[in-house]
Amino acid sequence: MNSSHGAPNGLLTALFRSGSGGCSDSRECYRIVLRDLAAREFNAFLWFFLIAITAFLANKVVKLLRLWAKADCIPGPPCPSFHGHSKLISKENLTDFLSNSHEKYGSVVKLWLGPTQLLVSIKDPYIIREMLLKAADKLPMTGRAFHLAFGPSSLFASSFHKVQKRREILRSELNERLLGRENVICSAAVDCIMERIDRSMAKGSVDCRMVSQHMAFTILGATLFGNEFFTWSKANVYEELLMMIAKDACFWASYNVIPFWKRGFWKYQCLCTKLKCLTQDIIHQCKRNYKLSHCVHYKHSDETAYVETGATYGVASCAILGMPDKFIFQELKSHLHLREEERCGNIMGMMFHGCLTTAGLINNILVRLVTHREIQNKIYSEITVTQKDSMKQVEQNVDKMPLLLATVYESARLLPAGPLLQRCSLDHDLNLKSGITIPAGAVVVVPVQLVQMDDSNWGSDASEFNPYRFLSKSGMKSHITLNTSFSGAAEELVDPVDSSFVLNDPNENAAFLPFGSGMRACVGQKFVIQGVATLFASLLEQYEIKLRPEAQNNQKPMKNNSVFQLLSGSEIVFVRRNC
Ligand code: HEM
Repeated sequence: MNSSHGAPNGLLTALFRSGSGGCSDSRECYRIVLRDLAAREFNAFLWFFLIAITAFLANKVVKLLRLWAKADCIPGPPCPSFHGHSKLISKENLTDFLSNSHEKYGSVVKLWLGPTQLLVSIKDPYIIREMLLKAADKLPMTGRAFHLAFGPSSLFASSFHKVQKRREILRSELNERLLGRENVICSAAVDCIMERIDRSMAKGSVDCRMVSQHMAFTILGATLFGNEFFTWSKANVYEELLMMIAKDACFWASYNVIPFWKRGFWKYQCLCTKLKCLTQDIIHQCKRNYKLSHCVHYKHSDETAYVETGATYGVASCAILGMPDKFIFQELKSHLHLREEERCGNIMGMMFHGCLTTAGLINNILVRLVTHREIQNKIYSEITVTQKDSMKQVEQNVDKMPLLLATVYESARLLPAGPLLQRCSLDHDLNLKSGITIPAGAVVVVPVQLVQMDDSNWGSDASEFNPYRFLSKSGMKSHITLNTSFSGAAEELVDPVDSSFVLNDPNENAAFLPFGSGMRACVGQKFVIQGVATLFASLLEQYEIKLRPEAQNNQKPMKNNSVFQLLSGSEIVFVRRNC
């Protein structure tokens, strides 16, 4: 027994002795061995760390070499310096620069924005369509801008994986439920807008940009928050805050490291926090009223009655707000338990994106209508004819107003929400049918303005306002999406009293991209088109819209966007038709 237990200790001690040069004190020996072991482990850790860093860097270098090798096959202007073209291109002249590059090098062009940053621009509509179907991720900066301002969001993030589920829920909510109602936007929202117009008109005229912003805000607010929105005392402050944040959002998101040291940043964060508090306030108000109405209906235990009242505004937005609805949204329930913070982020994101883009579209329609009075008059005839046929006076059936819808589409075409659509594929190369391979890690952009105003896509009048390009006589549909000019010919065909002309689906033309396309296309497209058309049907039924008389004298012909920008801050007047 003794020898079997004592042997190993004896052996270790012997080893220590021989290893430590004959150390007599065994405690000292242990300490030396432990120190030795610690030193070895530390060395091993350092080696491991070194190997990991080397592997990481080697991986980066291999990726970079692959990027350079693959980018070599894509045509583009030679690099002027180590920094590539980034110094030459400012935000203002990027579209011009891309336009010149496409003219010289073809429909797919590469630009180096630095030694590691490759930008690929595509101008051919069919290659664009394919790319937008295959590339699912957006640039990390897109998600960062929303995250910085509104916190986590499962709708406005760069990775497709993160937004996929929520996109589908929102899409079906907007397209199936809201579009299925009698009027896409509620009459309370239209009344609220008209009241504001009348108040401003008492002072003489209306600022076109301000009124567009207010209209967009009212439509979005009513859609997301329901009737609570009209009685909410803080709506004006909310609108102001949203616009203040919009001015700076991209600037602060452009920092790679959050600029904690800048005072301006903290001011910006303060605005964002205020907006968040207000969003929570309206959500809680909606929830409270929802619970109240839910109790009343539950007492009656009449599901049919509930479904009917559920179709009124506000309750209809429950799924958007994330409130489970027992009868209507059974299938959505599993997705509705979002964290409070994320729900807030989604709502603020929708208000932000929806208000800015919809305001831009409304502003553009107003400007086009005041500068193309003949089209405004024809739309008015279209509205009155439809109203005569309609059983219900309040209902605006915009599906029977093709010229109005075509005007909305044409205004969207001529002034897209941003100059570029962007995508990136971080992990995989994008292999396109045309034989082009866009290497992983490259930023892919579509210069929307160029594509949407290109003669080869839209005919010789591509940069002119011509809603008739989206209309044709029944049976002559193919004319519209071909590369020909329609001005004049289609215009003669269109007579508002003649119901035999039809609106073509603008998305059939691959060059129609104001709402993007493919995997990350805008979820709100159908809703916005129908909602804005419904609003204009009500407005034009009540008012004639004109430029302010003094402005009319120095009115310039509308040729391109710069003229639009000139007019967009202008004063317009709404003249009541029955006066
Ligand atoms: C005139 C109004 C609008 C315009 C011009 C517009 C335009 C766009 C564009 C260009 C994109 C990017 C598409 C792409 O990269 O392919 C987008 C994305 C999006 N839009 Fe809109 N939008 C409008 C209104 C709305 C509204 C009212 C909502 C919802 C209430 C909405 C929800 C979204 C969402 C959720 C995305 C993000 C999709 C994603 O990243 O996966 N949009 N929109």
